[in-house]
Amino acid sequence: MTLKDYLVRLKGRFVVWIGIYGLWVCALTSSSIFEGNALTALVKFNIAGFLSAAAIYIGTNLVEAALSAGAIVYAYHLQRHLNNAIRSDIADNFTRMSYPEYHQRSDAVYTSWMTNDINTLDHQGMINMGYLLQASWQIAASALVLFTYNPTLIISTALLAILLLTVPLIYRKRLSAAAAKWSQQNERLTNQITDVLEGFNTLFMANRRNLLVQRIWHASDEAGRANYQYIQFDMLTQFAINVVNLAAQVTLLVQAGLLAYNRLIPIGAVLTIHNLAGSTFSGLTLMSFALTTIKSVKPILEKFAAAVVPAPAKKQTVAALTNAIQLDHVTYHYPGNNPAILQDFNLTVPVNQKLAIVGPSGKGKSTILKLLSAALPDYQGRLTWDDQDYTHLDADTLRDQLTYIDQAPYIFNDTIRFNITLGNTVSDKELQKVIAECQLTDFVTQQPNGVDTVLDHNGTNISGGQKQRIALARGLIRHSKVIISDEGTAALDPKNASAVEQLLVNLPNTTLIMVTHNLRDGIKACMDQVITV
Ligand SMILES: Nc1ncnc2c1ncn2[C@@H]1O[C@H](COP(=O)(O)OP(=O)(O)OP(=O)(O)O)[C@@H](O)[C@H]1O
Repeated sequence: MTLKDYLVRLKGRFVVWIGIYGLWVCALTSSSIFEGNALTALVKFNIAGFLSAAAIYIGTNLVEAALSAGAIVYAYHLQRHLNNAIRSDIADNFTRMSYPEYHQRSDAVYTSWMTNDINTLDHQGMINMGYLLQASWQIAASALVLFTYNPTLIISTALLAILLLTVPLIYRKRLSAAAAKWSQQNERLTNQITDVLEGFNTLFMANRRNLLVQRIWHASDEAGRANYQYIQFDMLTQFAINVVNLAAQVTLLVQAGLLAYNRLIPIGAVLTIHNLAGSTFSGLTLMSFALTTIKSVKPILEKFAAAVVPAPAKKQTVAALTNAIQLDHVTYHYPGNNPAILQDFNLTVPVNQKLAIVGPSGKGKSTILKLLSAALPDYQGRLTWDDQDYTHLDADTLRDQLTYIDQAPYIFNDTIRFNITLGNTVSDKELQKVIAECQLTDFVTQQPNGVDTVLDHNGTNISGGQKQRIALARGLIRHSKVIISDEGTAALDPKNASAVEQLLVNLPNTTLIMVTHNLRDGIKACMDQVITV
């Protein structure tokens, strides 16, 4: 999508904005005409004509001031809708991305897109779009009035306008490249600040907090340099345009003076022409500058467009498991030049069986679980759900049939209720039952607002075990008949871990695939299969 596409999408509001600018410029031009008329009347000692022209001049000025403010207020209204449209398009694209596609970039990069880049689009795109509209109306209105005074004025205006619009072309490419670099450096800045701040606890414990200052200073300096380079080109362009603008205004003033001296136009018209030449060339300056700057934000929208992934093709819906899930001669390596994590790997998980996967760190246990959950699409071999090939199945409906309990659960900055239900409608009775099953009742009761207490970003105000119990509740509340647990009890004390694992292995009519580093004897006895990778 280009900026133009977005404005077409918001065409109703855009047309209103254009209209406000049109009325504003009409008021502005009228005030110039009546200012000139007042002077002409005064030169002729026509006091009644002078007073009435002066009164209209004051009235049009007031209307002009009101419309000028209205155009700016309306620009922010339009900007709000434009930002919503761009941000929701980016977010909508996330919903179509596969797991590896999303993780090609860091969260901080996406944050930078939706904050820094949108701010740049607002400042360089929307504000300049306003200038462009204002300039277009100003040029049209002034040209019309100049033509009525004397057609020769239009010829010199047109020649000077061409010169004014040509000058910034010299810098346009360099300005675009500088804007792209600035956007990249903003991504890096957000990435590096997020990275070092998220490592605060590690740096605190290791007494290395000075790294916070060093890293943030370097990232800030690099982004600042890119911004500085952009502004240099920007100001160079503005300076060149302003010089041509000044020369053009002086030329037209001299021409109007000569026309008045030869009695071809009234004396007051010199003042009006001077004003209109000012608006025309200021309009052209704005237009020239705005066109260059708007072009410079093109790389940002191109970057968003390049990240767009097409909607996946419609595939077969997945029903509840009745037979088995199988990995048949599966080989997998992560994208890039990474070595194979799984080589010719086979696994059968019959329905309602309990399976434990054990093995040393880094051997691929979590990778197996992600493959089973249809999160990693590019594998060799065959993965089946009741003999149906995963490649023919709709991954979203497959994930509806299973529950994935994460090794490092994420806690949203929202209520306990939201963190368990993830926005699905669940009755209070059912919620309390799951809370009790996951031994969270005491924790919830102690909170000031019970289940409606808001937790901090990523659960920084709760313990690792509490986070894990919330993640378990989040899984159990889905009542799915296939549970995949990736060390889902690792952060709990042995007593609580055993109780939760007992709960999982005793779930009726449920298939359980559990990765663990600590397979307790009591739990091992309940397992149908234990495989070591
Ligand atoms: N996104 C990724 N890109 C590249 N390599 C990855 C990625 N995720 C995991 N790996 C690598 O794949 C290997 C297997 O990782 P996996 O998380 O499956 O191991 P694991 O057996 O579950 O380990 P642990 O017991 O420590 O959780 C590791 O060597 C890891 O470095």
